[in-house]
Amino acid sequence: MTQTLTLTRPDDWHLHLRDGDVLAAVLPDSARRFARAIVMPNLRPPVTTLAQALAYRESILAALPEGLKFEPLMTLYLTDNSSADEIERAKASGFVHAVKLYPAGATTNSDSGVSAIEKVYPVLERMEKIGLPLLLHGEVTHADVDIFDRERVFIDRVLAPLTARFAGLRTVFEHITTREAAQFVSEAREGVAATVTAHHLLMNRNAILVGGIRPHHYCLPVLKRETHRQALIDAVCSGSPRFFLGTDSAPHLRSNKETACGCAGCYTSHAAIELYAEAFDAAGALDKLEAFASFNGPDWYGLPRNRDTITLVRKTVNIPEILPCLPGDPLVPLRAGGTLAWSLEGV
Ligand SMILES: NC(=O)N[C@@H](CC(=O)O)C(=O)O
Ligand SMILES: [Zn+2]
Ligand SMILES: [Zn+2]
Repeated sequence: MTQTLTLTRPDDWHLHLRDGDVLAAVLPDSARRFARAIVMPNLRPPVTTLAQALAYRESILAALPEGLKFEPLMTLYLTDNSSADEIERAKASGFVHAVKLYPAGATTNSDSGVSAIEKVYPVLERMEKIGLPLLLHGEVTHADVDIFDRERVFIDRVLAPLTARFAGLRTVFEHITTREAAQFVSEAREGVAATVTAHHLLMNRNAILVGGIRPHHYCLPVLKRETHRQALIDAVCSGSPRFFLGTDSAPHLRSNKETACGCAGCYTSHAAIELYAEAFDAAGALDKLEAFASFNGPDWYGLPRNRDTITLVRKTVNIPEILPCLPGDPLVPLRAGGTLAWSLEGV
């Protein structure tokens, strides 16, 4: 049995860092594991301009403790009113690596998202031309579509037509959760990829509902049934370069999770690469982890692979019940009070 695993340092291609006190609380967890991350722009207010993205980048770098290195790769939040020229300026800055499309109302802080895809066609055309990737929260929001079907319906109604219409637009289907999504990406045209979270590789929807309701397992897209989890495992272990690591670690204060109407999002940055190792190990595919975590993402984004390494050791470690954040209002990490099968050397 493999006891230690040395990997090229990984990157996180889908991360929520928030701002203010939450940013300061969560950033070290990511920076200890990952060299870089694609930072999601769904702040309040959303990051819609180059100036906002640069200011946000500065605040992330300012929140980084001494001795830790980390490169935030910034994104812009697409709205019905986004300007193609602003997006071109953002790409030219070298600091903005993608544009994120949230269907309006689909998820946390998506109220300013896109209300109808046609509204952003001019911007998508420009992105296609200049080679700036589009990142998608892939769920429809129509009230008549069951929450467990929202990703699958998004493929038929939005993603398939979009990737056909903009045949050169580089597109990431973020945090995929279904067999249909894995299959779509595997068979899609060149330039279409997907991120997969650790929690969607490790849990199915029973984890939200069996034996009591578990708000810390509630995220969007919501966990699906076991056959879908298995399809995601098959996809990431297939060796296809189209699938790469994106934690979608999405911190919310405990008071906003443990309440009558709790926020969507799982906090996983405290143990991100360890959790992925567990998922790949359980599938007998530890040898596929490095490409998924450390090669496929930078290759797809056209960035250099990292040169340093991290080492994981097979050793049971405890996960704290809470991570301090605001006075009296901590974060509750995934698997709080439980254990991890792999630990990161030097942390
Ligand atoms: N994944 C989630 O459940 N929540 C994310 C938003 C998102 O990525 O959809 C968040 O910002 O909290
Ligand atoms: Zn999302
Ligand atoms: Zn997300």
